[in-house]
Amino acid sequence: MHIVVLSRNSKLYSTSRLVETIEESGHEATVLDHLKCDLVSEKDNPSIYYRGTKIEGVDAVIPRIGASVTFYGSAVVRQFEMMKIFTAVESQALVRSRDKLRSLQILARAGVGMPKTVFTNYSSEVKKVIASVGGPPLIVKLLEGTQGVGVVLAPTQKAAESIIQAFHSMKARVIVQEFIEEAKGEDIRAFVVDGKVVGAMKRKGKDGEFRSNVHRGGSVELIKLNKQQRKAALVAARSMGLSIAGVDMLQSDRGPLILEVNSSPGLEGIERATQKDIAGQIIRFIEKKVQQQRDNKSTRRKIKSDA
Ligand SMILES: Nc1ncnc2c1ncn2[C@@H]1O[C@H](COP(=O)(O)OP(=O)(O)OP(=O)(O)O)[C@@H](O)[C@H]1O
Ligand SMILES: [Mg+2]
Ligand SMILES: [Mg+2]
Repeated sequence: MHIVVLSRNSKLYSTSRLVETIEESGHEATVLDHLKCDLVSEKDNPSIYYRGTKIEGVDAVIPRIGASVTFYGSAVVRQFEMMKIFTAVESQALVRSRDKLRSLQILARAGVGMPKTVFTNYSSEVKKVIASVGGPPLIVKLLEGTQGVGVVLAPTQKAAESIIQAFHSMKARVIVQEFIEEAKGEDIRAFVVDGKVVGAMKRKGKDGEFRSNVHRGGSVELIKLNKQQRKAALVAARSMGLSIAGVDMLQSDRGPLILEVNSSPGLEGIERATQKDIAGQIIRFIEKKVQQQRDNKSTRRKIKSDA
């Protein structure tokens, strides 16, 4: 098989681990920078050119699309779909996962637990919004934030009002969320591949920090999920349409609460914490799907020739 990893940088841990694993599994690997792809649309013949050369003979694609280039990255993934090439993350699911509000709406419908969250544009009713998530302390989150930047804890009523008003006056879109104090600055990342949790870790913020993001100085440790946590992770990934996902949750007194579902989850933290070959699980999943696609095709061809 020839597997393309869409990534802006082949030196990144996740990208190089995937390439190494693809090659160890006896396949061919190519890293393509999605921003250097030209997408050609014409009747019955969608194609992609990479720095002027037509891309051919690809069996599967693993998208590793950064949050800042979702628009272009998802267009490249969609073009591969148009060319009937299997992609480990569907373009639709990728776009869906990048919108925190849309994700929460989908997860709520799927019956997944989450911190109570309000989205508002209407700044004159700030007091009511604050009351509706149970009053302070509460969390205000930029819809487009990542790596913990734009996640603010408002400890008091006054702080909450002025933070929400400040964001609104900047025309920034925010959600207001119940603060899960009992999580104590820890969150859980469950790594899902093909309907199974293949690894899980606990991330802990550094002292005095409520955000557990590794980019904010947090640390990681291996954990075993309980039944409820495992179920929440699987339902969350499935309802978002993701076969590969990093599901983030907080453990609360009323069970696990999903924060977000990541469609390009990093491999470094989870492989370090679990000492497991997660990249290998991803490649096994792709092998299975590409084989299924081939079997379906040959069955269709046989039915046609028999008819
Ligand atoms: N409602 C909440 N209650 C308590 N802690 C929270 C809450 N929301 C977020 N946090 C903490 O802040 C961290 C960052 O929040 P979140 O994951 O929503 O933001 P992000 O910027 O999208 O981060 P990421 O880089 O993971 O995408 C979480 O990992 C968690 O530790
Ligand atoms: Mg995020
Ligand atoms: Mg997060």
